[in-house]
Amino acid sequence: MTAPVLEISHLDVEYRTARGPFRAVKDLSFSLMPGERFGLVGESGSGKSTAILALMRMLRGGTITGGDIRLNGRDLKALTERQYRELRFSEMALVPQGAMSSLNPVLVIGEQMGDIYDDHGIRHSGRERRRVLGDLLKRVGLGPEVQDLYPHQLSGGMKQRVCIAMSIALRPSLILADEPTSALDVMVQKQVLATLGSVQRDLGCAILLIGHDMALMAHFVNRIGVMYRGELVETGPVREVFANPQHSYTRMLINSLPSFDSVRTFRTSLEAEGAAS
Ligand SMILES: Nc1ncnc2c1ncn2[C@@H]1O[C@H](COP(=O)(O)OP(=O)(O)OP(=O)(O)O)[C@@H](O)[C@H]1O
Repeated sequence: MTAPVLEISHLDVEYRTARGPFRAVKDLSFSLMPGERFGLVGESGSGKSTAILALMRMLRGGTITGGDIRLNGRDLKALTERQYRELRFSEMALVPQGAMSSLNPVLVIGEQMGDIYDDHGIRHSGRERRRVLGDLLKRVGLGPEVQDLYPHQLSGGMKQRVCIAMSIALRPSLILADEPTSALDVMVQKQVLATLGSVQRDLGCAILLIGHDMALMAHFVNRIGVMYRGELVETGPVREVFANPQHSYTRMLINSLPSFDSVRTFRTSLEAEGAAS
């Protein structure tokens, strides 16, 4: 039997606040199989980003207070900082929320992408590095000249594509994507998600996508989990969750889809992609 890429069991995360500890993630459990697309959806503040940052060990002011995280069978809580640095990008990579703030404004894109290889001890000659980076950029629909540009010279969609290219540089088995398209307009959102989907298919990696847009999520994932106030209140194949939502918050999310168009587009995309089959 195939083993899961990611197994989260009973994860609890707390932030220290002036009013005492605040439990942002409560008893979260789910797993992802190789190549699977899982979406965590929920309103702002429901704990989605906290869960992803806990996985990446990038929490600011927060601590994992309980539970287990296993990546490819390995207990992540037991890893040293150094082991974690090695694992980021090579086994698990994050496409962050808002590429604007994650790219360094004073470095050209090629240098930032190249840092990933340098940090993992992978050496290339100058010419080889340009070719490797050019290939990566091509996979996300960008030209090799983007290597020589600064982030401010790129559109929002291009920056997000650069972040996707960086996430696949070392061919991880899991990509975590934190609302990767939230700052983009609708057409660009769809194109960027399509790019994320195609690189994920090429790599055969699993993907954990988080967001608050139920319709957009339904286009992309096989399974969906609904978070509400730090808890996973419902999970299942997309089609089942939409057809027969169990939790009142899930029903509210579905009912608040902006228009008939969203529902129709969602259905059409399911038919076309067999997403929930
Ligand atoms: N550094 C922090 N210190 C204290 N509380 C925090 C901190 N970061 C997040 N929180 C709180 O934890 C809860 C979960 O936040 P989180 O950002 O994980 O939610 P989210 O579902 O990802 O929301 P969004 O979609 O807005 O990113 C919120 O109540 C938030 O105010």
